[in-house]
Amino acid sequence: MFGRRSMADPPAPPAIILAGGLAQRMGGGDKALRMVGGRTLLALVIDRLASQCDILALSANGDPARFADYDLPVIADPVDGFRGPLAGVLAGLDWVAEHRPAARWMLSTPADCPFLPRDLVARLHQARIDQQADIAVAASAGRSHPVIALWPVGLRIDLRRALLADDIRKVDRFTARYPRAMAEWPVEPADPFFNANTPQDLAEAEGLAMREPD
Ligand SMILES: Nc1nc2c(ncn2[C@@H]2O[C@H](COP(=O)(O)OP(=O)(O)OP(=O)(O)O)[C@@H](O)[C@H]2O)c(=O)[nH]1
Ligand SMILES: [Mg+2]
Repeated sequence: MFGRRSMADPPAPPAIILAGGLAQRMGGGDKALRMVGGRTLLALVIDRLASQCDILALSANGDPARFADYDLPVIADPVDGFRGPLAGVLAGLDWVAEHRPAARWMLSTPADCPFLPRDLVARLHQARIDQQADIAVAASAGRSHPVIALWPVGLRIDLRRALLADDIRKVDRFTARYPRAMAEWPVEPADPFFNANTPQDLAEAEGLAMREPD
C-alpha cells in the first residue's frame, strides 16, 4: 500500500559523532570546538541529531575533559595504531554493542557538518529497506558522503578484520564490499552536508547559519 511501511519503524539508533581527526586543514586542534554563529560545530551537530537518535557519543582521542560541557560519552580510537574515520566507526560500533546491546544500527556523522538534515535517520533507514542493503550512505549533488551512514552493529567483526588484516583505511573501500544503499538529499537552498574543513569554510558556514530558520 502506498505510503505505508511493511515493518514497524526501526527504533532511533545510537549515533557516533566523529571528531578524532587532526584537523590539519583547519590548522590543528579540535575542529569540533570551532565556532559558527556563536556556537561550536559540535553543539550544532548535537542539535541536529538529538531528536533523531537514542543516544549520542563522541569519537575523540586525548583528554575527554575538553568536551565536558556536552555531557556525552567520549570514545577513544582503538590503540592498534590505525587511524582515520573507520577507526572511530569501529570504536563506536564496539561501544554500542556493549552499552546498547539491543541496538541493531548505528549512525555515524562527522563533527564538522553543522546543517545535517533533520530526516537523516528516517531517510537512511528507508533507503536501506527500499534498496535491500546492509549499509545506507548519505549523498548530495551526486556525491556520496561515506562517513554519514547507517551501519549494522554486527559489521564490527568484519570491520576490525578489514582494519587489522587487510589494512583498509578508506571508508568507501570497506563499504563497497557490502550491498550499499544511497539516500540523496537536495542541495537547495543549501547542501545539508556542507562541511567545514578550513577557516574559509567556517566563514562560509557563518553566512549559511544566518539564513537557517533556527
Ligand atoms: N575517531 C576518528 N575520527 C577521525 C579520524 N580522522 C578523521 N576523523 C573524523 O572524520 C571526519 C572527516 O574527516 P576530515 O574532514 O578529513 O577531518 P580531519 O581529518 O580532522 O581534517 P584534516 O586533517 O584537515 O583532513 C571528521 O569529523 C574527523 O574528525 C581518526 O583517526 N579517528
Ligand atoms: Mg582528514
